Amino acid sequence: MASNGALYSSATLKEQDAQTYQSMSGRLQQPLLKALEVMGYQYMTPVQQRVLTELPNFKADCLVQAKTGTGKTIAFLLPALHSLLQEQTVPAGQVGILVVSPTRELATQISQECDKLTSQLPRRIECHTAFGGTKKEKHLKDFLNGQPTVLVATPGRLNDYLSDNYVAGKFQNVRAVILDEADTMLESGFLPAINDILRRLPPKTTGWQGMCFSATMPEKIKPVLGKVLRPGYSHLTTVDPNEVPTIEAVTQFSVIAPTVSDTFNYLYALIEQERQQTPSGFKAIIFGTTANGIAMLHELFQNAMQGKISIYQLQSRLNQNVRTRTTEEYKKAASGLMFASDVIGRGMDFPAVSHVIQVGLPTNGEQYVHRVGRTARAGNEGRAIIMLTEREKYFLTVNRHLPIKPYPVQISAFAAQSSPVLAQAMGRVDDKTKSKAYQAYLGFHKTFTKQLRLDTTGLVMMANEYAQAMGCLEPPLIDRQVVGKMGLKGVGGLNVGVVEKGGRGQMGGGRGGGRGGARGGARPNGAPRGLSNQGAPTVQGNGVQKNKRGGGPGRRGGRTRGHQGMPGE
Ligand SMILES: Nc1ncnc2c1ncn2[C@@H]1O[C@H](COP(=O)(O)OP(=O)(O)OP(=O)(O)O)[C@@H](O)[C@H]1O
Repeated sequence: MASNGALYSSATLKEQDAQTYQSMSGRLQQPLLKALEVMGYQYMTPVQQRVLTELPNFKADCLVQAKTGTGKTIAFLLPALHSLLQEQTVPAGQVGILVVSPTRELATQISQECDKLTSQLPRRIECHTAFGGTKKEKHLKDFLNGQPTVLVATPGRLNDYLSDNYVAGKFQNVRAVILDEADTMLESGFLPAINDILRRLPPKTTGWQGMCFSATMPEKIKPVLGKVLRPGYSHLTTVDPNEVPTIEAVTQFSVIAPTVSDTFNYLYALIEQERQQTPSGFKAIIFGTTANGIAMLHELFQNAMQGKISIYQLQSRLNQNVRTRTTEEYKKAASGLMFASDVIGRGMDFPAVSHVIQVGLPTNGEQYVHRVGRTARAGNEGRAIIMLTEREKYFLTVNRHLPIKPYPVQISAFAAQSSPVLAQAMGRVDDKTKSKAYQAYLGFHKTFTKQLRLDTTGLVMMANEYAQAMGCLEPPLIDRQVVGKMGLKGVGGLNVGVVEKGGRGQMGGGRGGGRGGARGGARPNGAPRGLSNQGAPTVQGNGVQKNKRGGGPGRRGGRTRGHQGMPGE
């Protein structure tokens, strides 16, 4: 939640027969009520009301589902903080409340909300954060020397902390363990890390409270809930199973671009169309499929929009200082285009986002729902548009429960008109950026070949079409080892070579022959530098390598890391 977050208006909540926070006087610690008043929260949102009035007690284990932007953060922080203050049994210096969040930005947001909720206490409660991309030594020193009664952490860094027995000693009195975005935390990408965390925390039999919150709760996570919640836990939901899972106040549309080549022109035309309809306060988040793809779109639109609107980007390849600064800037911005990967797909509360545009396939229906939920928060309205190609349109059929209507305006003519502007803007995008985007595109779509009804040759043809749309005269060079890791060895149409450390490319003679679609031959001016191995949505790596000319294992300057990145990062 934002420090300057969008507030539900009292009128909206009053209309819904909401209970006031004052009515909780005597049941909730007074300094917490005072803080809510200072924050301007007069009425409870429906999920807050259900948690605060229907749980058997504030220490009960619970699974809570409520739509995006309806105030779940306060709904889990309040009971946990109340119990902590009420019981006063957590020794100084020990962690009493542990919140686990999938992304760094969300962890920061939750800790800011916690600080606001504890602002009226006679004695300060420290809320610390722990997440990757920051100087571990400094944070750990603060954590060990301070009194981190509340810790909000991402799974990777938390495991890092817990793997040291001395640091793990700080968690021996934990009273509440909260999984925000619980469904994603308990899915295969994060589950091993969550299992490690639970193994290293005091066992569930010591009595800590488990709380799982999310806007989506797919069936498949039910079997693993028992790791955090004890049998008989309370299940509260404000979402009717027959109801659409997205906020009613978001009008949702789809735009179908005939082919990959049309993507950029269509996106430009769509943004301009929507921007003209929203003369003031056009604040849009454009989600793409990969971090490197987003970096390319960001550069392209910076060139194309020529200062007409502020352009931002947030993706996992940026350093954490830049990510943090951009997050704060975009929270304060009245308008602007934010190009983003899923680092901000869930939980993030940017006030007054008017539009969410998704370009390309979301990984699944849940991801679509969470991204859409970045608009129309706290009782506001918004528009969401998903842009797919003809081939990707199956997503709409698979997810026909989502209320997505065809976009009412024909944008093909405007898209065609925009082509020269886009071509010029694309000409100024760095070759290295395009090369990384191409490789990421291949890696991402490799995981969807079945749904896209493509074999590997067809996949490469599609990626080469994407490269052509980026103005590449030939498919960007991909390192032989990376091709192997992607399972594309010998597939026609790829420009396979050796990428040396520092990025100098050499043709390795490994270009797959046969059908491939794009034009052949090595680039006269050498290959793109610094290919990077980001591909599948949950995998991060760095494919910059240095091999002997001609390939083979050779001298290895930089290892190709295929490590499992955290989803959403
Ligand atoms: N009781 C309240 N009164 C007024 N505004 C509120 C209240 N509770 C929360 N809000 C506002 O609602 C917005 C959304 O809250 P929050 O970020 O907790 O939503 P969420 O349900 O966790 O969303 P997501 O599913 O996207 O994580 C915030 O901007 C916050 O300021």
